[in-house]
Formats: sequence, C-alpha cells, structure tokens
Amino acid sequence: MQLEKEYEQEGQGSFIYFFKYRDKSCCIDATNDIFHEGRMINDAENGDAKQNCVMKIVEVNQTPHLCTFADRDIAIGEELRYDYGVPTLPWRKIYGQPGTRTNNINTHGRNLRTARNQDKQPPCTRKKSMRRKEYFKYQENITSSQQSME
Ligand SMILES: C[S@@+](CC[C@H](N)C(=O)[O-])C[C@H]1O[C@@H](n2cnc3c(N)ncnc32)[C@H](O)[C@@H]1O
Repeated sequence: MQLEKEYEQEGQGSFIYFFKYRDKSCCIDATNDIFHEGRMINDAENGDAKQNCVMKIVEVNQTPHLCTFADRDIAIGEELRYDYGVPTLPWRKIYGQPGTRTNNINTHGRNLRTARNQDKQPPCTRKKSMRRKEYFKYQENITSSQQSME
C-alpha cells in the first residue's frame, strides 16, 4: 500500500494487482514490468458493455499466475477490459458509473490524475515513458527476429 502511494506521487499510474491465494493476501507489482501486456488492460465494471475479459488466478506448480480470459468475442482493435473489482475507482465516478459489484480480487488504480488524462487520450498513446519505449523496442526485436526466421 505504501509503495502504491509512492508510485501515485511519482505519477507512475497503478500497476499493482492484489489478490488472495491460499488464504494469503498477495500482490503482483507490474510497475516496472515491460514484458507482460496484461498490465495494460483497463477496467470496466462487470455488466458494462466494454468489459470483455476476466482475470483469474491459475495455479501452476504451486505458484499463482494471473491469467486473462476473453468472456465474449472481442473485435480486432477493441480495448481489453476486465473488472478491477473496486467499486470506488475514480473514473467510475467520473463516467457516472458508480461501481455496484466487486469480484474481490484486486485493487488497481487510484490515480485520479492518470484517469483524467486517459479520459482525453486513448490508453496507449500517452507520453511514452522510458520503460514503454524499451518495451516497444523489445516488440520490434521480436517481430524482426520472427520475420528473419520466415
Ligand atoms: C493496469 S493500468 C492499465 C494500463 C493503463 N491504461 C496505461 O495505459 O498505462 C491501470 C491504470 O489505467 C487507468 N485506467 C484503467 N481503466 C481505466 C478506465 N476505465 N478509465 C480511465 N482510466 C483507467 C488508471 O489510471 C489505472 O491506474
């Protein structure tokens, strides 16, 4: 929680996923993760037409993994969204969609400033941080190595 506040103060946005696993409270901090695209998935409340994924904890070799599953057909170019499970998220108030449900698995995002910025710009077109530039470079490398294998 302390770390989350620090990130918030630094304007990093929120990439911490809280969940319960075998009766323990756990969290995965993807703030400095540049490789896993799951960290880019946005929030939409269950029942909202924009919600198209669910996040599940899948145990593999006694280690919990966060896995995202589509829960309906998703069109090409459609933004992925699952229910973060927190009724009080600031953007839900901004958009006049006060949360009424919770799946009780995480508490992403309390960054009102970021949420307001995102209201103005699509999620992936915000000013790129160094981490994100590195990520795109990584993606380019993968694509070019795939092409050279073909
Ligand atoms: C796990 S990140 C998702 C990726 C983020 N959209 C990005 O581009 O870096 C969580 C942050 O995304 C933003 N966010 C997620 N869902 C949102 C929504 N429905 N409306 C506005 N902002 C949202 C909030 O700033 C939140 O702290």
